[in-house]
Amino acid sequence: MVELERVILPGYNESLKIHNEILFPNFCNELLKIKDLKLRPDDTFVIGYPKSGTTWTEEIVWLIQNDLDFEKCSRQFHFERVPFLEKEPLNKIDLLPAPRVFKSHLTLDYLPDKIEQFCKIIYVMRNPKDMLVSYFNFMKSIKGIDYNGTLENIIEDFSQDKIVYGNWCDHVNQFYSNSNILFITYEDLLEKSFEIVKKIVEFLGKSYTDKEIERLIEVTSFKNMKSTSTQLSRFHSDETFKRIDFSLFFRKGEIGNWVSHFNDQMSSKVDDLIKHKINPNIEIRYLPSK
Ligand SMILES: Nc1ncnc2c1ncn2[C@@H]1O[C@H](COP(=O)(O)OS(=O)(=O)O)[C@@H](OP(=O)(O)O)[C@H]1O
Repeated sequence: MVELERVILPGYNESLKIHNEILFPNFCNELLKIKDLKLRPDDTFVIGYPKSGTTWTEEIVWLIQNDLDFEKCSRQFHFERVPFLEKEPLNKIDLLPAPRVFKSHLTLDYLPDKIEQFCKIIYVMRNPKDMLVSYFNFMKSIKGIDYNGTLENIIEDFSQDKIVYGNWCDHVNQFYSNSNILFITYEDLLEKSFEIVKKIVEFLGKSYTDKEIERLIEVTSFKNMKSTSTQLSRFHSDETFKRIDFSLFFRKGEIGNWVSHFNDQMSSKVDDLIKHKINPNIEIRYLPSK
């Protein structure tokens, strides 16, 4: 196996992996082998840049792909049902029963060639200011990483692509420009839940009644997911997830929380980084619409 180079960034107590100048979490053990993953036509991939609402979207997609099995969802920990592609051993992934719903933060460069023509991919984008506040708090809360820098340091890291999974604009632009992929936003999912969940249902070729969709939205609300995941995570033995306090992972679940953490200088810095690089057709919403 090719061993990736490791780096320790200022403020972190744990090393990250690096490939082609892109940083990856320490647990990405088989990163370069994922290209050879044996795909199945009923595999579904939920992808997002870290802290963009990936877990939430995964729960919605898992339920859609599993005949709205709310009972199983309430009794089995999320990450036992939704494998985290770049973390799990690939031989274990090969044996999982269908339908598989994967979580990933990887760009298409690390995924099997033409994956979007064989399998369904849903990509979720979140405005980068809320994403950065979420990332900062998450890094501080993970046992063993215990990030001791400031949010300003994280924004500086963001400007130098020293955030795991690479440049945010490159990530978002790549998925936006691929017409086989369903591109949704955290902000729309929160404010237009019914419309967006219905869109996901149709994209996945399923059919549920309005009442069933409403129930799905209720079960996957921030409050419910926080309470279920916090309880179920206590019985989970995986070393990576044991380091996460799920009552902190589900932190705010809001649009615009960045306003309480950013000053004008921090905000302009992020705006300047993005404005020339983001696909101009992508609308980024930083505040609630009502
Ligand atoms: N159901 C639901 N509704 C609304 N918001 C939700 C929900 N579930 C998770 N979240 C929020 O999503 C943020 C975590 O994003 P990810 O799941 O992509 O994180 S990770 O990178 O996979 O660790 C993180 O955002 P912040 O609260 O701003 O930190 C979570 O709270």
